Amino acid sequence: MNQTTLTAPVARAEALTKTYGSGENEVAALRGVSASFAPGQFTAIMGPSGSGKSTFLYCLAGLETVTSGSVMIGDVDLTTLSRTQLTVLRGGRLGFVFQAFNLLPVLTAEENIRLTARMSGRKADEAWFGVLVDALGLRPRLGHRPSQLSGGQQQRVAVARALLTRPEVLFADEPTGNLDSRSGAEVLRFLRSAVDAYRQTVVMVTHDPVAAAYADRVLFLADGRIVDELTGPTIDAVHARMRRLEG
Ligand SMILES: Nc1ncnc2c1ncn2[C@@H]1O[C@H](COP(=O)(O)OP(=O)(O)OP(=O)(O)O)[C@@H](O)[C@H]1O
Repeated sequence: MNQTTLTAPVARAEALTKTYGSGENEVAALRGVSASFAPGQFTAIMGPSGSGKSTFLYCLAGLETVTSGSVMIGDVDLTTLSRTQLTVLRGGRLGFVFQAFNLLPVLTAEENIRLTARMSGRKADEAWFGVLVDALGLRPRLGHRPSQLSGGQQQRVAVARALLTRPEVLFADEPTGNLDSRSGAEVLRFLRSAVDAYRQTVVMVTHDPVAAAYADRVLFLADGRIVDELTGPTIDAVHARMRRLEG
């Protein structure tokens, strides 16, 4: 048993279900998903298209309501919070990175990086800002707007923005999905180093076995359920499990 399994989870889903629509349009996206995320653990979520990966991530991150079950962030059950309480908790304790970067085009890289911290009313930790900007190679680009940045640079700005508030969990939805393999590897290496150096907890949805192999473990979803788990994943092992799932 490694050390992380002895500590309380940072996030936990318990018997999570999510149904979209009703009547004949009803889709059961999650059918009873339970999982724990230990501090400093990097988890990848994989599975065939439509298996519920994004729904799971969004429910865990409080960006999507659940149909039943609970989502604990520390000792707070997100499913019991009001919309306002949820917004406050997300701004302060959770970080997000999306496939499409989601930067504001009129703001510079620096303004984008500072945005979440500013909106949650926090005073940015300037030393930490400097560490992130340097580790992500963004210092020469701070005055540039997103349209003047490459995709990889934009995603690194989004990662810095998400981490500036020192979130308990960083949620990433296909963070390398729009990047070439070199830019993708830079983002993944940085996420890995944030886990190793700062014990950042990361939960990442990906289709890419190469990306999943950066994680400590991979949870595999199929048809709204966790059907498999791999610890210490290698690219080949992830490929093999996915082939099995995709039949
Ligand atoms: N807003 C929605 N309304 C109705 N059905 C939805 C909605 N969002 C997702 N679904 C359905 O829920 C199921 C799970 O979707 P989800 O996007 O979570 O899967 P996924 O594994 O992330 O898929 P992909 O790999 O294609 O992104 C799918 O059948 C999808 O069509």
